[in-house]
Amino acid sequence: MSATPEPSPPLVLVAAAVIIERGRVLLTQRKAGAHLEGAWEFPGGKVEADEDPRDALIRELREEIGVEAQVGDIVEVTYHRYPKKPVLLLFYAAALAEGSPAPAALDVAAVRWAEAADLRDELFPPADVAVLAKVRARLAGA
Ligand SMILES: Nc1nc2c([nH]c(=O)n2[C@@H]2O[C@H](COP(=O)(O)OP(=O)(O)OP(=O)(O)O)[C@@H](O)[C@H]2O)c(=O)[nH]1
Repeated sequence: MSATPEPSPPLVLVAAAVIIERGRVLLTQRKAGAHLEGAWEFPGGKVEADEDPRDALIRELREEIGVEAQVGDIVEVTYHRYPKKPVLLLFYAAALAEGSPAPAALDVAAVRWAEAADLRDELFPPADVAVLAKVRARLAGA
């Protein structure tokens, strides 16, 4: 009897923000128990079905760190195959809106403003290598 092949897991669409202020970039840390727990990453999350990725990002930033944000242009698009799921990551430049509350760790382990020297690839998910190079360049030019 021939084995039925495992169905491939569906592609997960993720929107994440590159928020730079005064030469530093905003990072969040993944919670214990989550995929890639403890990794630092760019704040954001999964785009729901029928959701505009920019709206998803605004929603995730509210839910995770309590900020109001304006979402701008794409910085990087990355396809990555994690062992259990393929992801398509849309990294957008974003800014905190005037009057936005300061970032707070509402639904993440921690939140911080980081300098270029803090952006070591090994602290981030493997899918973030390309965007990290672009963010370092932006911080160097900031
Ligand atoms: N927000 C964000 N997610 C990233 C980055 N890099 C990266 O590989 N991811 C991956 O994109 C997915 C984001 O989805 P999420 O944070 O909503 O998902 P999760 O897997 O913790 O959620 P789940 O527990 O609901 O399945 C995760 O698999 C995460 O590892 C990044 O820089 N920012």
